[in-house]
Amino acid sequence: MLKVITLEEFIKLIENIKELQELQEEIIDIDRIYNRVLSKDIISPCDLPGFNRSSVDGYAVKANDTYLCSDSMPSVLKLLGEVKIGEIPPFVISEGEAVYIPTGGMLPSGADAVVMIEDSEDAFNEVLINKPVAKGENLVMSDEDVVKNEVLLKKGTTIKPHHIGVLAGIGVTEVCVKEKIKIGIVSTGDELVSPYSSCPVPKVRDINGFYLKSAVEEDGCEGRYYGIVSDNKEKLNEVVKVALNENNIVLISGGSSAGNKDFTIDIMERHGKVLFHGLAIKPGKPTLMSECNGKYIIGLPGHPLSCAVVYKFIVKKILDKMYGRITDDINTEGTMGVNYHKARGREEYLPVKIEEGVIYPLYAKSSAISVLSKADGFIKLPRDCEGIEKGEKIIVMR
Ligand SMILES: Nc1nc2c(c(=O)[nH]1)N[C@H]1C(S)=C(S)[C@@H](COP(=O)(O)OP(=O)(O)OC[C@H]3O[C@@H](n4cnc5c(N)ncnc54)[C@H](O)[C@@H]3O)O[C@H]1N2
Ligand code: MOO
Repeated sequence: MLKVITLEEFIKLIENIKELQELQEEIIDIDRIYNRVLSKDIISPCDLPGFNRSSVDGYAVKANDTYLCSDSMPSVLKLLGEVKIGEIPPFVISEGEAVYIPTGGMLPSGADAVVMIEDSEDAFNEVLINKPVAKGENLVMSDEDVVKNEVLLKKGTTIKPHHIGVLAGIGVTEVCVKEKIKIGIVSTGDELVSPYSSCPVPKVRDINGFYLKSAVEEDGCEGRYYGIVSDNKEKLNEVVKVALNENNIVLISGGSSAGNKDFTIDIMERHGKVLFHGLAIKPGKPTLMSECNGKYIIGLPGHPLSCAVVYKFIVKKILDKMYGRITDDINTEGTMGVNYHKARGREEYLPVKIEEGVIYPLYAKSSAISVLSKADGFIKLPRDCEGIEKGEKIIVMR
């Protein structure tokens, strides 16, 4: 019999994970930083863009010189020359003067606005301005994008392309990130064969090993696949021993429940302390976890949908905790399209499809996998809830 713990108890348990294992820090170049987790805040060493610049092609002027001008009564300004992009303009604009400026060009001193080229007429050594501009119009100010010493990115941020763009913009090319969590992945079962080999009935191709390796990589970890291990306690023990030695975490899928060939619990007992065996979630009840000198073994159910749900809603929480990651869940709210009944006792994660804001459950057994490609996300039904009615609003977790 499994001694099942609730999700709340699980969350309390992983609160201590930081003390159990401290990840090292690495300095990484920004061209290799995608998906890594920052271990220090990024403070901007400079303003951005760092100089006042024009946001249009036109004429840099003193705004006061364009006051009340119009098509019928243009302001006539003396043209001093042209600002070259990427160069400091050698002009100082005085009353009654203007210079041509391209988009992105540096505003010459004395000027405080730019007139768009469409609102002017070029007239040999002079320019006619047909429309007034206000001070600051058509300009990007020196610290408008980033202010020097601003905390731009917080420790715990997972680096995405927009963060890399910001770092490039402020010239920070090396940053401190958390060492990648290394995760060993083991698939167990006499019935399993590689997706690369033939699969005579009633063998089964290894789905979980491939799912888990890509899932951990998507979450910024290094996934190492240790292959398929038959239902042999000693062989499994050997592979887990090696994987534990080489990684921070070992994920074993299959053999998690209590059948006569379910050895994960025995292996865990050999290698450390079992933290729990059984979680009050559906699917995923036989999930188990142990700790061994600051490393973890997590046993996931063999059923592919259960394995994926446990990864997404349980293992990921552990990884986020270890990384100290700032999480920003992408959730959508929708309205239930049908009544859905559930038994009390386990928190349920139900794959759903969303059609124009209406949510429809995808009825799939834990043994399924294709449902994940059809689902838009999951809804979570609390432990004591007995279902959800058509028309009720609920959050879909992506
Ligand atoms: N008497 C009971 N039987 C079962 C219970 C129970 O409470 N009492 N729980 C069921 C639940 S719920 C789940 S989930 C599964 C968990 O089983 P295991 O983790 O022990 O997994 P296996 O028995 O090894 O495999 C289950 C199923 O999944 C297939 N499988 C396994 N690994 C993979 C893989 N890498 N890729 C694709 N498919 C895989 C395997 O062939 C089995 O069909 O136990 C229930 N039983
Ligand atoms: O717990 Mo099993 O994972 O419900 O199918």
